[in-house]
Amino acid sequence: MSDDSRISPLDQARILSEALPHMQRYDEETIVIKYGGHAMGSENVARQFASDIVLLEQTAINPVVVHGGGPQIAAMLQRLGIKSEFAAGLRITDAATIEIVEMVLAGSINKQLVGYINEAGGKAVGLCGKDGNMVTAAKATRMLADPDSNIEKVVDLGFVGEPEKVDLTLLNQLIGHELIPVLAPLATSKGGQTFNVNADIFAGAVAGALKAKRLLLLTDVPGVLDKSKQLIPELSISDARKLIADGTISGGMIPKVETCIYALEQGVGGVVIIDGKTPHAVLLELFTNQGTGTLIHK
Ligand SMILES: Nc1ncnc2c1ncn2[C@@H]1O[C@H](COP(=O)(O)OP(=O)(O)O)[C@@H](O)[C@H]1O
Ligand SMILES: CC(=O)N[C@@H](CCC(=O)OP(=O)(O)O)C(=O)O
Repeated sequence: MSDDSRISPLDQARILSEALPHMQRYDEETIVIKYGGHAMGSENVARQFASDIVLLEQTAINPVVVHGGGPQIAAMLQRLGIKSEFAAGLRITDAATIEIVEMVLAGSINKQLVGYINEAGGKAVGLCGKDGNMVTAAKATRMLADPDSNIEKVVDLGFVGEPEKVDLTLLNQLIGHELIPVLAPLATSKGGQTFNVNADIFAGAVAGALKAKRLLLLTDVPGVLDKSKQLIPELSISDARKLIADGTISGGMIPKVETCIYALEQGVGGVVIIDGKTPHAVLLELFTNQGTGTLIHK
């Protein structure tokens, strides 16, 4: 039984009609949607997400999907007996790990999502940042306090990249032509080395370069939570920085919030962190007045 069978035809018509001003606001606009590895846990949710993306395309919005895959990479590394550690929310990536990261992200996850979107009636094109030299990255480093001495030290993250340049030539061939780009967060260095890029950071770089109207980050929590685990519906850039500094925002939420700040500074119209496990999270966010997650603003 579909969800719609429980509402009357008149209510269905009313719901569609109420979505009209939202559809008009986003007409011909580019919206970047980052779909996190945790959010894509169940096949049902992933298929519903895919069908929502096709609906966006049908309403003359230009969706660009960036996917993650952290938990799926972790599962494969564990099967192969390769240990993995994180620093500041980023996976320390050695030579053996980058091979697995590329296989999981650009191979299985990317093609699965492309398949779901195409089965829902879309025309998805699966790529990664290496295709068409789309995303060039430099080696990423982070300063972290040594737990014993509390002195900040540079952590070598291995083959982890920080996007430096986004070349839009390839994306511009797809956007506005009924094709839906689905991007895996891998990049190349100037010297041709493959880099693992955190998917939030990758999505922010792409959204910034495209001057997207909106950036939606779909994760597995309702949004940014405060110290008592309550949702923070709105957060200014300066308050967000304070929450990172005092440890309220930690782990994988750090690159997410930093990405929101970066995207706003690059001119992206609006950025939000929402729960990707909520049914139709994308449609709720874009086509209703009911914002569900954390909106980050200037
Ligand atoms: N203040 C916070 N609010 C919400 N989540 C937080 C916060 N601090 C840390 N987190 C963690 O960040 C996680 C989301 O990041 P991540 O695991 O990388 O998700 P994704 O796979 O969607 O990118 C949450 O599941 C939560 O464990
Ligand atoms: C450098 C780095 O941390 N890269 C990430 C890329 C995948 C990702 O970001 O996936 P989620 O969005 O599901 O977390 C990783 O290796 O897990």
